[in-house]
Amino acid sequence: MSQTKTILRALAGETLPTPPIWMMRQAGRYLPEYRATRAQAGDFLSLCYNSELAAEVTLQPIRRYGFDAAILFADILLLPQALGADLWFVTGEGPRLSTITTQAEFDKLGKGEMIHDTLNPVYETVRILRRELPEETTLIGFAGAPWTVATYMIAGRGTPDQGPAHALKEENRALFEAILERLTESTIDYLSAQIDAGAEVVKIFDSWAGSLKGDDFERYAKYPAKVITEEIKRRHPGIPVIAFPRQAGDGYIGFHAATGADCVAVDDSVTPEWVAEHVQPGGCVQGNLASRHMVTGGQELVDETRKVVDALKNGPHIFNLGHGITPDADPENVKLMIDTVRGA
Ligand SMILES: Cc1c2[nH]c(c1CCC(=O)O)Cc1[nH]c(c(CCC(=O)O)c1C)Cc1[nH]c(c(CCC(=O)O)c1C)Cc1[nH]c(c(C)c1CCC(=O)O)C2
Repeated sequence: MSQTKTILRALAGETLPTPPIWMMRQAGRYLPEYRATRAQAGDFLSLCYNSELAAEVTLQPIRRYGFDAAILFADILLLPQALGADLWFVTGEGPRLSTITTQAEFDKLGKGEMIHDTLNPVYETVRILRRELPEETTLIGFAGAPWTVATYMIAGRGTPDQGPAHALKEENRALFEAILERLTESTIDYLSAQIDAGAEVVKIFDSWAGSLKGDDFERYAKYPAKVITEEIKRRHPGIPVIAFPRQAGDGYIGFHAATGADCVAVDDSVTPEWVAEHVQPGGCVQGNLASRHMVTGGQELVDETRKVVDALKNGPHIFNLGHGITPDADPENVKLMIDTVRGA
């Protein structure tokens, strides 16, 4: 069946005259309506598990801007919570989790179908969104990649260099690999349930892929992405997968072919010209305007947006930022970026 939704067309390999556009963290604190709904929910996690309100914040940027895709509102750390880890968010600091650094702690984690007990409200959010989204808007589901989620589970929090996860990898490789395997299996089940509920595309966020070097990148970024992608496509033929091995640098080269991903999302530490030459020949690419332009705006935003569009116009491309939009962004700058991409 030929696709009419622009994102699905780009993911199928079509080069479009205007790239479809959405934005990482498009539902977020830079929007006053998001802050209001979050206050109504009480806190961030309550918002994630309140299907009606999570659907509402997912829809807010679609109403305001008419993005071509909506991304399910949830978080990559809901999965460790569903496996039995404690999770909470400290305002102004970020996530905290109970740590997994010993075999005994690992043995307490759950597996298999039990994750759905916790994650059912997320699937309900997806079902609401499929009813309420405009016909032309694609719904993207997501999960964290095993390595990135493991870095939080091992350290119990975000870390600048993923030091604790690297340390466990060196000190107890069997345990480290067991954590990644458990996450790989559960991620497949989690994404699969999102697709059953109505997600049309899934994205795997490997935000810390860039700290894996050499053989580690192959084994702990590329390989899990390949296992997840292959199994998702086996269970759900035709569902496109976007992989985001952030800050992979040269590791982006060949990532489509090595994993089977339909699209590789790239961050802004590589130039769009480099991406056009080295990554886009492998398939659709997504990215990669620096998010700081959503704060600074002006002519530089317009020029840099045009540069990204122009550099990637000869192949399949989904316009996005190189990473999530930040809370200090100006909503007017988002409008300016969209108008520039769409040539208004
Ligand atoms: C590493 C990571 C996390 N979460 C996520 C990642 C991978 C992508 C990336 O690198 O940005 C992914 C994520 N988190 C969120 C989404 C929703 C969809 C979207 O709009 O992109 C997605 C796809 C909502 C969120 N997740 C979070 C917020 C902010 C929470 C709030 O409203 O206070 C949102 C909108 C919180 C969160 N969640 C996480 C951290 C480190 C934080 C705190 C940092 C911060 O405060 O910005 C873990």
